[in-house]
Amino acid sequence: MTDKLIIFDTTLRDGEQSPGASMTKDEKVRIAKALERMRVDVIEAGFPIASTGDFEAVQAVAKAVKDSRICGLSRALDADIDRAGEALKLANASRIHTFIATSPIHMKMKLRMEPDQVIENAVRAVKRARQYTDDVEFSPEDAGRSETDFLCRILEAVIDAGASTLNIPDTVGYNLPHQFGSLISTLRERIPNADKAIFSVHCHNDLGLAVANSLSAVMNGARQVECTINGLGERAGNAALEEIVMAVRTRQDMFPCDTDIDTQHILSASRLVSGITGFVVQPNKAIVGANAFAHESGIHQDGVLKNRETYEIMRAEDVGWNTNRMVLGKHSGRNAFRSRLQELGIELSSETDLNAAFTRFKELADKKHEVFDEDIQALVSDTVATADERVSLISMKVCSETGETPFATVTLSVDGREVQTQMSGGGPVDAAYKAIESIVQSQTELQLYSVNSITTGTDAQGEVSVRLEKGGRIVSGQGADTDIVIASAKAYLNALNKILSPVDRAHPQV
Ligand SMILES: CC(=O)SCCNC(=O)CCNC(=O)[C@H](O)C(C)(C)COP(=O)(O)OP(=O)(O)OC[C@H]1O[C@@H](n2cnc3c(N)ncnc32)[C@H](O)[C@@H]1OP(=O)(O)O
Ligand SMILES: CC(C)C(=O)C(=O)O
Repeated sequence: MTDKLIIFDTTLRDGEQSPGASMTKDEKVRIAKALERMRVDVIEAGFPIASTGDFEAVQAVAKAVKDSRICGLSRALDADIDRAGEALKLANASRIHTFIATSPIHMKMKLRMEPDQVIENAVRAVKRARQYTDDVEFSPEDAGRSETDFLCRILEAVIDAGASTLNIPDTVGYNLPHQFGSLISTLRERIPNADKAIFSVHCHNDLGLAVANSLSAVMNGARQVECTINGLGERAGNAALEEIVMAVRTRQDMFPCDTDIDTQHILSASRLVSGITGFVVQPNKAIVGANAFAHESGIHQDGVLKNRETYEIMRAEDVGWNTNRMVLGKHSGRNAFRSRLQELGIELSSETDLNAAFTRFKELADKKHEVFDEDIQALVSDTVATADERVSLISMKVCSETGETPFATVTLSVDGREVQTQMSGGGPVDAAYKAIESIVQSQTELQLYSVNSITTGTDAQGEVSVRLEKGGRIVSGQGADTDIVIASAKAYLNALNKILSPVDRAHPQV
């Protein structure tokens, strides 16, 4: 039978200890409701003695949330415990979490207490907390740097005093996974009354090992993990809830337990916390980062199109994404490009057209970070339009300098013949148009010229539309490029090729 792994979220307490992440009472309630919706078992809502604001926030969360247990933190001091008990009065289910440091350096340098005094304070605190609730958690702070014999003594004593959860913190993120896992199994073996309590872990990420250490602890018998949304927390943060939950869920072959978390709410909770704290989620963050389910390279895209499991170990939909994402960029291949065209409802009549569009796509991708759907639509219409062209752009050099007249050097292919000329103009586009006209001599009139940015950012493609008139016949042309002058030349040539289409082919001016 699969054991239950309790998820204890401390975003509102340890997460809030991240410099710059403090939250208002209302914000805490919104996050707590999101955690409740996700079916988090225990929500540590704050440290009530810390301030009136924190006391009121714990009270408000206790009042608003009905399905998760609400917990308040306290030092091993009567005043802290009384304040926590008071703040939790309205909770449907409450827990008091009391702690005291047990590592030699913390006891001597910070608390200035003898080890026996620390045990005495811990026992007194647990007993006092039991006057408010049956559910008392005890943490030997800095357990990761504490002596195992001493941990066994204090933990045995607090179980006898009434603690039902023993939380083993790696407060400064010092442990390695095998070491932390073995600490948990040693404590479970050596503490005579260990079976009366649930072992929990609370790992910090100073060496980037918070999740690995927590999972190692779970493999060694821990049945509660303390974690935060997006891994928020003091210094480098805590173990990320989304990573713990999805690691255990995805690797059920390795874990004898699972959580009750409704994983489909993970992404929205992550976004809520990020929005409220202003802590942006890095794109390559596991599970909730923008790239967590995105594929850009052709070989991966080809594999995923054939079978998602080739490169995906989880389903994006299971953690709240709409779907996975194919990003078209310089590493993409033909298969992904063809599939995106199909999704966009674009049909190219031949493999030659597809290859031409793909070549243009690669050229564009070399200039842009990401090629958007609108970019593809523009470049495909360009490809289709240029399939039957007589005049095409080979190269163009434009010189535009303050105080100088701009000029353009344009090289065109005209019926397969290469022709080059240079002209000056009122601006770079005007110079380019004059150079093209001096080669083509179309004697058309430019009736309209307009520029649009197709996508966002300074590397966006610009789309240019022109309308030309000759002898009562009006044609339009479009061109797209990240360089607006080149887009203009393409649009002009696109319209000129229409003017030179069969109707006029008998009288080309070239
Ligand atoms: C590992 C963790 O994350 S623990 C949680 C950390 N979170 C916080 O500290 C946030 C909230 N904290 C606060 O608002 C304040 O620190 C308060 C209200 C708790 C205490 O404020 P102050 O009374 O001004 O004390 P201050 O913070 O300067 O020092 C902490 C005192 O608590 C003592 N202390 C620390 N931990 C404990 C403990 N678990 N049990 C008993 N005493 C403790 C320290 O030895 C020190 O005592 P001293 O003043 O006699 O030297
Ligand atoms: C209060 C304890 C659990 C803590 O936050 C820590 O040790 O990091």
